[in-house]
Amino acid sequence: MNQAACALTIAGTDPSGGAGIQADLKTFQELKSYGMSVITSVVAQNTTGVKDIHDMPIDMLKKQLEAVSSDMPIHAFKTGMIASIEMMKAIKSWLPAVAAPYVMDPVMMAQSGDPLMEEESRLWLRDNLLPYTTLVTPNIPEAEDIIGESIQSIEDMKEAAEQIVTSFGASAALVKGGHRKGQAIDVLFDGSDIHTFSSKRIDTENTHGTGCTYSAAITAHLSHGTSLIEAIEQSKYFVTEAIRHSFELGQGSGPTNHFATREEVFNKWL
Ligand SMILES: Nc1ncnc2c1ncn2[C@@H]1O[C@H](COP(=O)(O)OP(=O)(O)O)[C@@H](O)[C@H]1O
Ligand SMILES: Cc1ncc(COP(=O)(O)OP(=O)(O)O)c(N)n1
Repeated sequence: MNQAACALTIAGTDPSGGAGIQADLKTFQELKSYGMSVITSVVAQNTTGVKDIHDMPIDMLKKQLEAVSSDMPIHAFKTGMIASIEMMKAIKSWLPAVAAPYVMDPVMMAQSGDPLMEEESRLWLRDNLLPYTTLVTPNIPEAEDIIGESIQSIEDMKEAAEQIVTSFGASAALVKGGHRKGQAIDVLFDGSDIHTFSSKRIDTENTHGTGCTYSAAITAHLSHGTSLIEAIEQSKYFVTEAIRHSFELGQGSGPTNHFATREEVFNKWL
């Protein structure tokens, strides 16, 4: 019997290895899920920013989706960068082929400020794909974009999470507080209750790929059958440790460091 927990990411690439598909697959591997990937866009980027974007032809996106779902078990999946409405439509038509938790990281721009999604696609994503999600994980600018209101306080984050569920149809919303000052506090509304997940802010510029890593970790935990709250709790720990052990690599904002987390765990075992 096949015992593997299988997780799929549908996202863009990062040749410098810190974000996108590359970060997702590393995270799946670390968290002992069998990782699979469908590429939406090939992105020429590194720690300093995005240089160019080449979108997959829609037919090729559809063929990748079909190739993976017609052959492989999918126990949880996530979407990251989806650049255009046409791509979103292809993913929406494919959704009935999978019965698994869906985590959406509604990636709009890279940390450098470079856009990763066409302006007009944002509303389409919100109105047409968001209602199918088990969990959506916006950072503060993304949550502001979804609800059309400014978010300043933790109270605002709670209201935003609630609104994303009640007005826009996500099953649960996790508003991430990485862009605020002070404690790194994330707020979840799971359809009934508000939960907060908090850690000390780590004083580093090396946070390239934190959102990708966090949503991939949640997806990996869900692929193992872990409950949503437990999956987020474990993933918050994972991403915090990955930021704590982040690399001084590249000339911009360095990437998170996944494998140090595992070494730390190994050291505890020895
Ligand atoms: N400097 C930091 N120290 C500790 N946690 C952080 C830091 N920056 C971001 N985080 C956490 O990393 C995760 C990703 O959040 P965020 O940076 O808001 O997302 P994104 O990468 O999508 O912009 C969240 O759990 C957030 O609280
Ligand atoms: C291909 C691709 N997808 C997503 C992102 C954004 O990733 P994120 O984890 O939010 O990290 P930063 O860009 O904020 O460093 C990306 N850069 N590329």
